[in-house]
Amino acid sequence: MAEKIETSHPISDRDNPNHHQSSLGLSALTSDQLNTLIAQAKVKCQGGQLPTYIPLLAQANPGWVAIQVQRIKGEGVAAGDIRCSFPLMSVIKPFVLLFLLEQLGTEAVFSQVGMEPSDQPFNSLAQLQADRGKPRNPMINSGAIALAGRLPGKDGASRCESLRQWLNQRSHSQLVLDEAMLQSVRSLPNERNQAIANLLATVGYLDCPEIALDTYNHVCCLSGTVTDLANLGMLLGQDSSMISPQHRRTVNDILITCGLYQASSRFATEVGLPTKSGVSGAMLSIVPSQGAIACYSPALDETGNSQVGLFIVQQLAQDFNLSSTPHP
Ligand SMILES: NC(=O)CC[C@H](N)C(=O)O
Repeated sequence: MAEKIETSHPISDRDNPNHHQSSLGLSALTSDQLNTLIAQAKVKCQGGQLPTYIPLLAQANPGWVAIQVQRIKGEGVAAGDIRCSFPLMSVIKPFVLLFLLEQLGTEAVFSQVGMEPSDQPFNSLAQLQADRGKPRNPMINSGAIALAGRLPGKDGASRCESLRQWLNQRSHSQLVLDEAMLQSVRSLPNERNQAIANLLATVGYLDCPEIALDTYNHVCCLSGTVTDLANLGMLLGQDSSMISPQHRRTVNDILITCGLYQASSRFATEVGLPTKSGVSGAMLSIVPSQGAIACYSPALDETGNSQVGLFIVQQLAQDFNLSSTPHP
């Protein structure tokens, strides 16, 4: 099945089209270089799988690859199937966290979820049971479902709409709710998420598990293109008067240790960029003080991360020396 994450070192300068850019950071990147990377990724990343528990996700073309890089200095650069629209799925989780940090403050949010990594799968009930019902972090399903219970609004649709408007206004994205995807999510019972919501309610972290779960399902179906995703990423990648720098830092710090589920610590060591993935094949990496890298490629590795997305971000970090960027 999927390959493990490996840092590939260029054999020689001639084999590495980006070698001469290495100290320049994201500002040196061109769309030709992105096209070269996509071609390399298509050769290198074989055997990824589409998820089947959401039937519409299984209908994606596993060969699609889209990248958009947004930069503080300079225009955006893009390559590949950039017209594809896709649901964010778990990539919405850092933005639920950011929204609630801004609305409720740090203390209220972290009285309900932890900030420790988990070495269990993203939808693990066992992890939640072992932690006596307190979610480890906001980037796994238990944490995101608990936080979905705190979004303002009377039901899933109105809560999702509040988040959507808040994000679109601040990031100039055009996220929309993909109703067909939501129907698809609902078409098969997700017993794991249901059990997680029930346990959260039993221990008192949720008042109404049905509304929290419905909210979670809605926000996972907020959809857009890689351009929308990269714009969203800029909320975490650059200073702005609209977002508290402390909250931005908190989200980035949690992404480093928790954003890629069990693969987080390895990726943090090898790449070092705050990154979040989703089962749709969406992936967002933040390059603090430089910009954001959004990828979409639906074939997943065994952890549920986009195979091509991991490869591309890893290569960009290496070729453009991104991981050595100091945290702001
Ligand atoms: N990893 C993900 O993207 C998970 C999101 C999806 N809605 C689920 O709960 O399974």
